[in-house]
Amino acid sequence: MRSAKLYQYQLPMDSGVILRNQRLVTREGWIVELRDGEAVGFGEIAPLPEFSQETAEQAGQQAQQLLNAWVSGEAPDYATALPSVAFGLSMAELEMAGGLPAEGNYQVAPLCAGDPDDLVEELSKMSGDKIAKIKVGMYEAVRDGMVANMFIEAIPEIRLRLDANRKWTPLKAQQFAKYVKPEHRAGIAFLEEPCKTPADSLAFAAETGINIAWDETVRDEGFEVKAEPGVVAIVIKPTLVGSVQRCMALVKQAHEAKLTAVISSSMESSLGLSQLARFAAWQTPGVIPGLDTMQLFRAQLETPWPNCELPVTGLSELEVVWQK
Ligand SMILES: O=C(O)CCC(=O)c1ccccc1C(=O)O
Ligand SMILES: [Mg+2]
Repeated sequence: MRSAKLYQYQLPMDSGVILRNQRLVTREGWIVELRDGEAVGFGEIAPLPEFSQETAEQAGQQAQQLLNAWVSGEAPDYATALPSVAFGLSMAELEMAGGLPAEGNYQVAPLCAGDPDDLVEELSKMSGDKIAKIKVGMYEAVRDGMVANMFIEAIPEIRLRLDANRKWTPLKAQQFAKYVKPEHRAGIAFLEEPCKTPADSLAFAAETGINIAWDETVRDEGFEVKAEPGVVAIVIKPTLVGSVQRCMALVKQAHEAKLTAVISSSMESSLGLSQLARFAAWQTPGVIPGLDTMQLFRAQLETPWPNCELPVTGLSELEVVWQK
């Protein structure tokens, strides 16, 4: 006997969260609950404004249609579903089937959006791999170059993940690279999407010897994982990519091409984020996922994130907007 519920959530965000062109005051989304006899699984459907093509409302509508079909025994077609819906529903199915291992990788690559000195201190206290993620491309490229240089000089064993989100022209990217001393360039694990086009980013990698990673490009029409000079990793944001099966196929293709696959957050609540930590531990063992986004919230949802002090809203406190 199958049954399903769809909950709606809204969680307050930290005041400073800016997504491209807008401030994100409240994170909105849906939680699906699937049941079959004793088995239960949850999944999060939360399109990210400015990143997802679909709105939360559209995703909620489609989720109801697919849940309706699921309850009557049909298998959802994830290839044609909206990415956020495909991800949430397939994750709930996977969890319900006992296919998502319990153990998660809750190590994070600390995200530096503010004062670099705070991050240097945090990293010096970190044990194991010292990986940090820095957003670049928001201020002067020269400043970004100096910040990267400063980190590598302060913490020689650091492996920096930089993310330019396609902000730079080839000239700006060159200005950045000029400030990172050649002997320090190996301290950059990768720089995500330096330039506006993949072709410019590939040229940048070839000219500077700085390794790059694809993030936005993974979601481009017709993208295929392949080994290319200077490309070392692909970043997979399941909420933007689609079903867990699609994400697993990308991970497999990345590994076959000798690329690192990094599971990363699209600002899911602590419920979805914890599932991503479990997914990452299982699919990308030994790779620190890009999940340092709990600090952007002011509340958690149902599943507490390790060492996070934020108040936890239970699922039972949410409105059930649909059930069958
Ligand atoms: O990937 C990470 O380490 C953290 C997540 C992150 O950076 C991100 C989160 C939501 C939307 C866009 C981005 C981004 O890659 O710029
Ligand atoms: Mg990115």
